[in-house]
Amino acid sequence: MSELLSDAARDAVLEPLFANGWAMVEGRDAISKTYTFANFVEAFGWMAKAAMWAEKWNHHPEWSNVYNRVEVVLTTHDVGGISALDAKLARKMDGL
Ligand SMILES: C[C@H](O)[C@H](O)[C@H]1CNC2=NC(N)=NC(=O)C2=N1
Repeated sequence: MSELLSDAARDAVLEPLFANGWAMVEGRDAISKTYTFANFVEAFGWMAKAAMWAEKWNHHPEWSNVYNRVEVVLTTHDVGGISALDAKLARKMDGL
């Protein structure tokens, strides 16, 4: 079971993500990022890879795809906010 990040842990974990294109979602305890790819196949291929990690970690993104763009929102529904799992999945997505 995940838990909300403490204030200190939160700053440490979120700062590098903010430096890498992630931002807070207005009005929610969630982070978001929009990825842009060369075309739909690249975008969907990336989603397929990310989906395997999401399933492996039982932690799933809110996301949508339009052609070559994927908009991702990460939050932990079970705890109503950002947990370490969101940061872990965000880092994985950035690395794929
Ligand atoms: C029952 C199941 O394990 C839970 O609903 C998992 C599934 N995937 C999840 N994904 C996300 N983003 N947050 C959760 O709290 C969550 N919980």
